[in-house]
Amino acid sequence: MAALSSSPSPPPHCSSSAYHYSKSLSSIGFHHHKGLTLSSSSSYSSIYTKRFSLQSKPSKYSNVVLCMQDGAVAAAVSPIENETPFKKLKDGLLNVASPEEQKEAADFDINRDKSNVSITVVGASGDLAKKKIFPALFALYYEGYLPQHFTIFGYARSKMTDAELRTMVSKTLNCRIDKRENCGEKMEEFLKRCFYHCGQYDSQEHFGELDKKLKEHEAGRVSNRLFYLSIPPNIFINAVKCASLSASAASGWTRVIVEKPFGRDSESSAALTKALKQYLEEDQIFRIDHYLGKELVENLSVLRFSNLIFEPLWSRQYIRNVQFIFSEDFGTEGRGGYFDNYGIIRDIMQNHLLQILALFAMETPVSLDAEDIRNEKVKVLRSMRPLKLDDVVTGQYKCHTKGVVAYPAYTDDKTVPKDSRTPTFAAAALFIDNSRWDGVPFLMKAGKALHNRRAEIRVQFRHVPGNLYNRTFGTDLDQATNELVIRVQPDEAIYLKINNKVPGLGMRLDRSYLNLLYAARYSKEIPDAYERLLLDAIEGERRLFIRSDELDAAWSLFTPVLKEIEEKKITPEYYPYGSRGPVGAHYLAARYNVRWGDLGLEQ
Ligand SMILES: NC(=O)C1=CN([C@@H]2O[C@H](COP(=O)(O)OP(=O)(O)OC[C@H]3O[C@@H](n4cnc5c(N)ncnc54)[C@H](OP(=O)(O)O)[C@@H]3O)[C@@H](O)[C@H]2O)C=CC1
Ligand SMILES: O=C1O[C@H](COP(=O)(O)O)[C@@H](O)[C@H](O)[C@H]1O
Repeated sequence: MAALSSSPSPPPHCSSSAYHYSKSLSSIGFHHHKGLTLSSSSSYSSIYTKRFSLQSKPSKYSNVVLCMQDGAVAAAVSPIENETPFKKLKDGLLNVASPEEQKEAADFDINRDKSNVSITVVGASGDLAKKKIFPALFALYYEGYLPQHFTIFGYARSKMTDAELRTMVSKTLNCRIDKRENCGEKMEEFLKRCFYHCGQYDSQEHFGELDKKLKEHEAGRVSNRLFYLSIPPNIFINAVKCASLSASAASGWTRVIVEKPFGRDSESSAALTKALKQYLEEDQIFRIDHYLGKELVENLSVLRFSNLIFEPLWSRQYIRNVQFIFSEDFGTEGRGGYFDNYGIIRDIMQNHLLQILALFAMETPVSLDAEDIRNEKVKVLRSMRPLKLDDVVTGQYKCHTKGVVAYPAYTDDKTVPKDSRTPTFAAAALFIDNSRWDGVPFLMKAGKALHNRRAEIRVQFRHVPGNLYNRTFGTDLDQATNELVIRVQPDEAIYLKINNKVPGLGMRLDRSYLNLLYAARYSKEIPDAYERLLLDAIEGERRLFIRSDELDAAWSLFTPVLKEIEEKKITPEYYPYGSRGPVGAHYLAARYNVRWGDLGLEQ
């Protein structure tokens, strides 16, 4: 019996395609599975991986591998260590797949060589495409996650040849520090699969030309098409119209990833959804919020629902407040034109921070299925009180000189009006009116041009009632409560502040950290959020994308206060570039008896 592993050459029982898949599976811990052995006498034509597929089975089996033999499923295994979801099938092999899943896997096996995925990056000449989308696609290719037949097209108005697109893309590619093997070769192979088509976003004719080119590459195979709208929002609808009418897949699926912002308020968001739905079904629309693809945000549910010690504490009974903090140590540099129309509340709070809050506060979903998770998130959002103006503080950065360096004010940006009141900083206190969270302040703080770059969740626990050690804490009991910190970036970490006795003969208490620092615990580099989300969109996994009712609920919370801020022309509090932001944020927190957790000097 030979164990399926990530050994350097294909094990005898695997065809090269099977090996290709098993190799990529090693990255999710598959090779650690002690229970899996495949008979060396069997030959497996392919290995089919489906994430979160076995809904009829215990939902913990998040990754399932179906080993195909002679067009039928020969084995199904979960890569979760120490779990054995196998049933005996034949050849000493084990199986848990339902008949439908076996059929799906068999179809997959039959169609593997007959289908093609074409990914069109609309707005390929832009900042996001260069910075994130092409590098993420390359990383997926490098790791073996893209299907055998795939083509990438850049689409934009800028005049470019295929060679010029490749040169542009090549400048942005890099291999992970731990994966430098054959990097140059892989880049070459990847770039050969990248092409460019120059066209207008509102021209059906130009999208029709793209369609012809895509068909040539698809070469008669089933065509699945993914369009990534990496363009300013005012041209989303035209681009969707033209792509859907002139370049939809003839035989396979067509999906569209839509970048934020999804509107400016409830009305414009509803209008955008309505317009998109003229051309697409809801299940073709993938509204991306890249914070949902971040490793520590993904881990939030794992932390809550797979550790007995957290979930019982996850309520108003033990939690005093929760803080969601986003800060960047640079301004809107280069994006002032976009930003001025939106501001920090729309740019960060209404989407990234609110999405994290919903995952943090939701009830246990029925399963890990996308709809079950999104149902729970919507319930939380709908239980929240619309934000009041009194519970919001806004700020805008002003110029600041530090030594010989002069940092600009927000309004120094040429694309920003000199009298702009757009907030580049905001702090807010939100409340969830349900039985779990009644009365617990959920504080948000987001800002640009602050003293550091950081995104984190801070959970401050209540005091220990009748604490025996009151006197040995010193004077500041506030500082002595437990705090759980989930640092989303940079230096991903989860740490818990606890009280500890200082070693020695006396009795003195001290704050210490139980610290899970990812870089120390895991040698693998963490994938970029866009990699996870692009892969999910290709696989049709919707869990990390925003459903239209979630979006409506999110806008309902923020729209009234955004309107009031604009109508009343509220002047933001000015803060120096590189500072900790306006002091108003502290007054707001103090009103709810909260102290921001990111004030102290800690790791
Ligand atoms: N950049 C970022 O970090 C992030 C961006 N986003 C969102 O992603 C999308 C793309 O962002 P980004 O790449 O920064 O955008 P860009 O401003 O770089 O625009 C992308 C491309 O769209 C075309 N374009 C720009 N302005 C117009 C216009 N007025 N009319 C028609 N075409 C235009 C240009 O291509 P050409 O002229 O060649 O046609 C440009 O290269 C946006 O929706 C943005 O909000 C979301 C999160 C982060
Ligand atoms: O969506 C956005 O996110 C970025 C921050 O993303 P990160 O992954 O680098 O943390 C932010 O700079 C931008 O303003 C906003 O539109």
